[in-house]
Amino acid sequence: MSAQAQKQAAAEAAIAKIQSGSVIGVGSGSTVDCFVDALAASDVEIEAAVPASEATAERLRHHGIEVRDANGAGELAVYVDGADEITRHLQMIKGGGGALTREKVIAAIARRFVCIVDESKWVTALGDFPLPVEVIPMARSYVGRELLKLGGRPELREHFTTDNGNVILDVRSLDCSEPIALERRLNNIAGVVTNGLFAVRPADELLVGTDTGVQRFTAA
Ligand SMILES: O=C[C@H](O)[C@H](O)[C@H](O)COP(=O)(O)O
Repeated sequence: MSAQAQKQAAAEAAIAKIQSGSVIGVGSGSTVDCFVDALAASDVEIEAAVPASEATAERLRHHGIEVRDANGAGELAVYVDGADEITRHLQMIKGGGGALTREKVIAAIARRFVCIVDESKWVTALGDFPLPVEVIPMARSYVGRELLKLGGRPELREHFTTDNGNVILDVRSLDCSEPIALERRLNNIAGVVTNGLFAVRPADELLVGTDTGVQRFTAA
């Protein structure tokens, strides 16, 4: 089964987690695109969705689904999003598409975070995927130097600006073995808006599309 078919299977399984009439959070990326399409094709009719990126907002509107701003949306029933890496502790690296900050905000205001991935994202330890760090543009050099001191190898994501008008440093070689501590440490560097570790607030449930079906995991 292709990675795309696995994403599709995980996305379709997530529909069962959504109640008609609810307001939900929706992340970003190719797996979430499958989810939005599957939601639109399903019998589930949500009241509205709070999207994590302009691209997701556009896709929701295309399907006639109401898009709401996070401000004023209150607590969300569920947040559905993909990941670049996820472990058995349901801790993740996210932000391959650059939407990490809005994703982290929407995850924070949701009662439940359901992560949907293909099998390639299911890892034993975080850190092979370069960690995205969103930085305000004038702090780029300073943050880069601080990341070097932590043993990271930061690289500016070329020709890319986030939906918030910031830049991304993709950082290789960071020791991610204590992801909660590292997430907090990185957030304390002046000029960092968010980093792509989702460990302080992991997912509550994981749906992995595999060749033998969708496997479900919940927080231990
Ligand atoms: O910024 C992007 C998000 O964190 C995505 O959820 C992540 O990159 C996974 O994307 P995809 O489903 O396309 O692999």
